[in-house]
Amino acid sequence: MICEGTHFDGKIPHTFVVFGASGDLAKKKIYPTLWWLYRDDLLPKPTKICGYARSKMSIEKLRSNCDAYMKVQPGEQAKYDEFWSLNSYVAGAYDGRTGYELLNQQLEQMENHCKANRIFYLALPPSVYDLVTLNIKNICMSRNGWNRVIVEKPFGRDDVTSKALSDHLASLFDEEQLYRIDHYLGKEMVQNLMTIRFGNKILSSTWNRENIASVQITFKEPFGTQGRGGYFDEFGIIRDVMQNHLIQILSLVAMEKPVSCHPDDIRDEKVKVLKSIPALELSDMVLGQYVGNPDGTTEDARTGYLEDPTVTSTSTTPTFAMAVMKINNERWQGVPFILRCGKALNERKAEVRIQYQDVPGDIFEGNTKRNELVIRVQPGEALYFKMMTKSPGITFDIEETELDLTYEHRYKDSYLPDAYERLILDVFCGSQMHFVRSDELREAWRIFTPILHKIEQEHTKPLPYVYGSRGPKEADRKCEEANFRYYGSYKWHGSKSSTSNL
Ligand SMILES: NC(=O)C1=CN([C@@H]2O[C@H](COP(=O)(O)OP(=O)(O)OC[C@H]3O[C@@H](n4cnc5c(N)ncnc54)[C@H](OP(=O)(O)O)[C@@H]3O)[C@@H](O)[C@H]2O)C=CC1
Ligand SMILES: O=C1O[C@H](COP(=O)(O)O)[C@@H](O)[C@H](O)[C@H]1O
Repeated sequence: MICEGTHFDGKIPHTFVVFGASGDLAKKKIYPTLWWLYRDDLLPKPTKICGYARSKMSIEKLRSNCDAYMKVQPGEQAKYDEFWSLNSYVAGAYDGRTGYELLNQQLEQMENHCKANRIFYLALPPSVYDLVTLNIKNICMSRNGWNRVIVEKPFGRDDVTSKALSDHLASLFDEEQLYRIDHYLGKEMVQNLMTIRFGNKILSSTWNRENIASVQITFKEPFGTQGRGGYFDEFGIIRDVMQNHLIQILSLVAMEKPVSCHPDDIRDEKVKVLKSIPALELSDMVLGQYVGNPDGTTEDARTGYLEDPTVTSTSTTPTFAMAVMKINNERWQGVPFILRCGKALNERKAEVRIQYQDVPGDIFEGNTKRNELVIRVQPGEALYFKMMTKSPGITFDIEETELDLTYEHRYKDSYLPDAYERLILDVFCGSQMHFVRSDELREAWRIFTPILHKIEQEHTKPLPYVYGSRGPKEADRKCEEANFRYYGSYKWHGSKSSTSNL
């Protein structure tokens, strides 16, 4: 959805409230995003920002916390000062009414006691969501403008806790006021999935079980918990990445064509495809946990997950997971969807691989390799299609090559905004297209809750893999069983920069 100035409500002031303003997410993502939007004149005018957290802090202190992440360029200093002049901060508790009453007074004062629209961003631990949202509703809502609430994951730990959160939010707000962020939905290539699929006849007509052998959706990170695994240990990689980011990508890859680009038409189709996926079983999965690499060049690389002092030494929390999902509908019956994600692996990468079936009746002495469409989300956005060609020259040999759309070459001068920039702007515009609806969430938890409970109750031991490797070998075997072929023969001759890992 293109965000046009006309989407904003005339000259009505907007107030953006950051709950958890003293925290990590606020300083690393939310304030920088607001600054970049302000710098690029994308925020409606006037917009003011108010932070709220327990710590007593001046604006100068808040600013100095954020400075390192704001990427202020030479020549932008005056505008940067102007940005901070729009900010204020209120210190208060998350329980009790007093802090919220002070906050509301501050907001009214910032809005000159006039009509204003308010956005509330919960950059907070989930343990205080209930209290904070209740107090927003009772004390801090704009009485004559609109109100929108942005919620960060985790949206619960399983189906029951997620439903409790959804029910609580639904008792306070309309679904149209709720913006559940999955920041992967703000990434360029994830947003491009619908265009790739539904804007290209050649792809839309082959996007089915008659042509596609398997689909692989991968997320890899090259670092471990870096001594801060305490939070991760409570959740594990399935909740951290697979149940949200990867399942969102899967639903965009697999859903039927929506009736229109209206957010609810799209989200209806996402829900429908999720409903066709049976709950996962242990036999569908490979779980892993990294161990230190004695030859690692950094402390993090030499430290295994269980050696992280913030992690229980007997933890069975997976840091790697692979799941083979089935979609039982007419388009996809029998096509495995392989989801893989892990920490402390060999590279940073997020991508989708659509692997086509073998060419039937091969006349090239078994040298034909499968076509593969790769949609690289990061690093270095790209879309490439691996195909066979005759080797050039006096020969009739065949070889693998690619049709290559590398963004840094084709769209040299384009600015690709950060995921949060797009998503926060969407909230101002009132577009929920790239936000998670409560029924999507319910279906995602239905698929993952039984397996998560089983793993936790039975303390299923994950397979060890070495920090910096590609993960447990069993995962490759499972991919092969799930009809994904790796030949190891493909050579990429493009520039190094587009494939760099970091
Ligand atoms: N536009 C561009 O910038 C383009 C860049 N390239 C680059 O060229 C390189 C090669 O291309 P790619 O498509 O990856 O082709 P390959 O067919 O060589 O590799 C596919 C993927 O298979 C996985 N793999 C590696 N070893 C094994 C194994 N032993 N068993 C099973 N799977 C294995 C790897 O991913 P994993 O470890 O995740 O399993 C690898 O990325 C990449 O770096 C790619 O980014 C290629 C084309 C265009
Ligand atoms: O949500 C999460 O995502 C990040 C990875 O995000 P990216 O945009 O850098 O790919 C991951 O590190 C984190 O564990 C997870 O909670």
